[in-house]
Amino acid sequence: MNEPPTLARHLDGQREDIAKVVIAVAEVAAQLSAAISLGPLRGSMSQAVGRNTDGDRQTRLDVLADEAFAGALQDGPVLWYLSEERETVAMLNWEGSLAVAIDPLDGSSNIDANVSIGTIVSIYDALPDGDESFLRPGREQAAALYVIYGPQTAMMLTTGAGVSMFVLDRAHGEFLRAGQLYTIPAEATEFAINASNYRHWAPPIKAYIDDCLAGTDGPAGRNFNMRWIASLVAETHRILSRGGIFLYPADARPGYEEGRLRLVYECAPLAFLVEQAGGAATDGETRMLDMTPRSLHARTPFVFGSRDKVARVAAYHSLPAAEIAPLFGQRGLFKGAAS
Ligand SMILES: O=P(O)(O)OC[C@H]1O[C@](O)(COP(=O)(O)O)[C@@H](O)[C@@H]1O
Ligand SMILES: [Mg+2]
Ligand SMILES: [Mg+2]
Repeated sequence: MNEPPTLARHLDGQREDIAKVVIAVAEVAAQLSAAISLGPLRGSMSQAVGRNTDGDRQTRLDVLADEAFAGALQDGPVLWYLSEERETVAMLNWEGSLAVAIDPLDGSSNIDANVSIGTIVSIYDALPDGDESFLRPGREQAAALYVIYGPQTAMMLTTGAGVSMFVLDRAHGEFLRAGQLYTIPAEATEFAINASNYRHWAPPIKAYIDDCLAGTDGPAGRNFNMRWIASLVAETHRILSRGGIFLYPADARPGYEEGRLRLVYECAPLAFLVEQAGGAATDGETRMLDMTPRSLHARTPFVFGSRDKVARVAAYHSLPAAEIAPLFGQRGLFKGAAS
């Protein structure tokens, strides 16, 4: 049997600066994966050590991961580095050509429960100004990736020509390409949302979820299954593997007017991957990759997954008020249009 190509071999012939960053990220991810897999044997990694600029709780693992990635990228072609764990943009190498935004550890509150967590990375060509390098639409990204630390540690990577998957071979400490390009299945009946916030949602989101819950008794005309891992990378990986839809909408709780997730280093890179896998990503209505962040740590509502489902959520936003009233079966416009 032919050996699958290593990540380094896969990147041969691609832009050298991007390849260097991806390989440096992979090396840190392999080390993090080893530390994460030891769990409590390494001491409590979910221990709170402070709060980041947004007031989110920072765990020991968040800080450790941020320092490890920044340290590894220091010697590479990265001019600007923005992290969830840092207030401002850092200059790493003044001769560098790239700007890297990172969520070093996503879903870190799940670590003690032994649930999959991840790292998300967005790569742009650097502009002369640090902030300006990130305050631009996600469609200008040169590459994006995430690493999932789960039963397998795997990296999903796009440089704008589809999505490839690499799985960490722990015995050799190397990421190997697994299979061909990834495509999100169009047909799926799973939705993911934190339903405990139902009462805080706007009417179009309530109506969409009501219709999923109504199953064959409602206008969707089919039954759905619900998932919520509370780990964005793990939700993305499930959707890339078997389709469905994820929603983290804005809601009426103080501080959630723009949802919870961060545009620059969570939503933009994941939207790039999702589109490259044939799916769609929006803030509910507008294409995520066309959105320009207002600030480095800006939040945004986030809806992504199989294309038809994402389009359907957008359509619910333009229904007349009477159509999204909380009465099952009223949405005549959608009757019989399964997606
Ligand atoms: O607890 P909630 O509101 O359901 O939020 C869960 C979301 O928050 C996150 O954990 C945010 O990421 P961080 O752990 O990087 O802050 C996502 O992974 C997840 O989708
Ligand atoms: Mg996160
Ligand atoms: Mg994080």
